[in-house]
Amino acid sequence: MDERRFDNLRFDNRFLAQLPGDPETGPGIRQVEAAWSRVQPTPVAAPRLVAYSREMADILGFSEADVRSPAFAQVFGGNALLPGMDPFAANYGGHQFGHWAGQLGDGRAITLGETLDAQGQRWELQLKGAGPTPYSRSADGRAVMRSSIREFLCSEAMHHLGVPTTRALSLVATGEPVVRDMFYDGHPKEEPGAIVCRVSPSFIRFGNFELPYSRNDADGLRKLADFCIARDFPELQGEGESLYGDWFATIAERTAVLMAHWMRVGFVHGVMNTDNLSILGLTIDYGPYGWIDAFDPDWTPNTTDAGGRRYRFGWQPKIAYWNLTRLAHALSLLFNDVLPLEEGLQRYMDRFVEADRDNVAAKLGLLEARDADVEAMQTLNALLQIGEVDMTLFFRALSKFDAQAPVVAQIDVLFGHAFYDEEKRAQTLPGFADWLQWYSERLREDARPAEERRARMDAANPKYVLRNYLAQEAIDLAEQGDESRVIELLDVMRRPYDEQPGRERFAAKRPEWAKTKAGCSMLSCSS
Ligand SMILES: Nc1ncnc2c1ncn2[C@@H]1O[C@H](COP(=O)(O)OP(=O)(O)OP(=O)(O)O)[C@@H](O)[C@H]1O
Ligand SMILES: [Mg+2]
Repeated sequence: MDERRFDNLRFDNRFLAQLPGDPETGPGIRQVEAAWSRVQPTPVAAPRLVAYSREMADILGFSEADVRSPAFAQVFGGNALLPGMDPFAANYGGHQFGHWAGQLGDGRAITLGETLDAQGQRWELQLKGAGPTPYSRSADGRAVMRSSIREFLCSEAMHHLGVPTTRALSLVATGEPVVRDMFYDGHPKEEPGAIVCRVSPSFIRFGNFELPYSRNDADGLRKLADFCIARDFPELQGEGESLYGDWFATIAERTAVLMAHWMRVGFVHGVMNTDNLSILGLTIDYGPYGWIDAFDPDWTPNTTDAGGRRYRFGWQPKIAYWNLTRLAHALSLLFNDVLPLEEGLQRYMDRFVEADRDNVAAKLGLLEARDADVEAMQTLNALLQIGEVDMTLFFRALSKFDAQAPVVAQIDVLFGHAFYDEEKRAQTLPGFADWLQWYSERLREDARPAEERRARMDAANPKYVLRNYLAQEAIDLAEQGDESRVIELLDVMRRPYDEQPGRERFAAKRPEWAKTKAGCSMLSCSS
């Protein structure tokens, strides 16, 4: 290791210091009656930095030279620790696909420590794929390059889209193979391994609270709740049930806002198990996620979920609500009267309706969304679905619609490129003409300057999203030894709402070849 000290990082490991830990250390698989277990990352053969987030490095105080030094790859590949780092895996449970799954825990995520940035903001640094922990069950604790590229890119892309998310500092190749049976069809093969360093103020999930509840451990639950409120929700004041009630309502509201963001940009998480919902309302666990190309509320990228499609695009808000009911059950141990929890659930619904209305106003460029506008949005969504229209292209083009000009002549010019199927285009043309007629009258009512409306819409309807096929192209190239596309895509996704001349190909609709290709239209959980 070179002489770099990285003394930009000051550690203050509160999760370890203030919550009960597992007396046993090391990676042996076990049931743990505590909030965390101390475990060291397993060293890898040849850690090498593939990509990093400039913004996240800046926040943490790393210079470009720091990041490019061999010492950085050693630390963020799991081969070396900095003074003050004290690695652990957190314990949590969860409901998976609607069923209680018992203890899960960080089976391949290892937190290195909590650090404070120059502004005093707390950041937990966590390696994903750093080797086995007591929670690895039958798996290896590792992650493959393809899934790590996806997690790294999408974390940062979401941040730049303004969607609450965990962040990614670095993507390190381990120089070691990982064996995966990508489609669980008896064809395991070796793939290159990688480690992402994720960064978040907190990695606490709904499932952290469900586990002590499932064990009827009111004391453990209370300790965790008090800790989480004090560390992660310092703005909340008060005490007892009223504080817990405010806290749950805040979690509910943040989750509602998150769902509205996902629906706005066309993001499908793919595995909304309660162990994958963040207590801070952040997007967490970029596994088999996907982006909507042709608008389809019934689409899910997750092949493991293909049967019931529980985690389909259009169901995300109601699944989040269901997950909140699980959290409410867990927290009920802290309440004599469940009324505050019911009120919290109601706050979810109210906040979602409000945020959804804001989406309608922003996406359509209206001064405010009235009931009739919300209905018109539903009509439009139905047309987009029947007509098989690209969601991102359509809404981006809509800001160029001229309310003063005849409607029909504009349809092909503005939206022709957004259709995937000629027959469906012809079939829905009259519907679109009617809808746009309504829209042009509605815009004239608002009498908002066209430029102002356009700016508002372009700030809500991204031009660049991390379409599934774009990420897959970057993965295919990286697997052939060319990692430059990962870095280029990261750069494109830094300014998703801006026109970026020369980069139009990254805003193009899904090509025909990607419709059925693995990684583009369907993702397995194998990662
Ligand atoms: N390769 C693996 N080795 C060990 N445990 C794993 C592995 N893959 C998943 N798990 C564990 O299985 C459970 C569910 O996995 P899931 O796919 O939700 O999470 P993940 O992608 O590993 O991580 P995270 O939620 O931390 O982003 C978690 O407890 C997770 O740690
Ligand atoms: Mg997970």
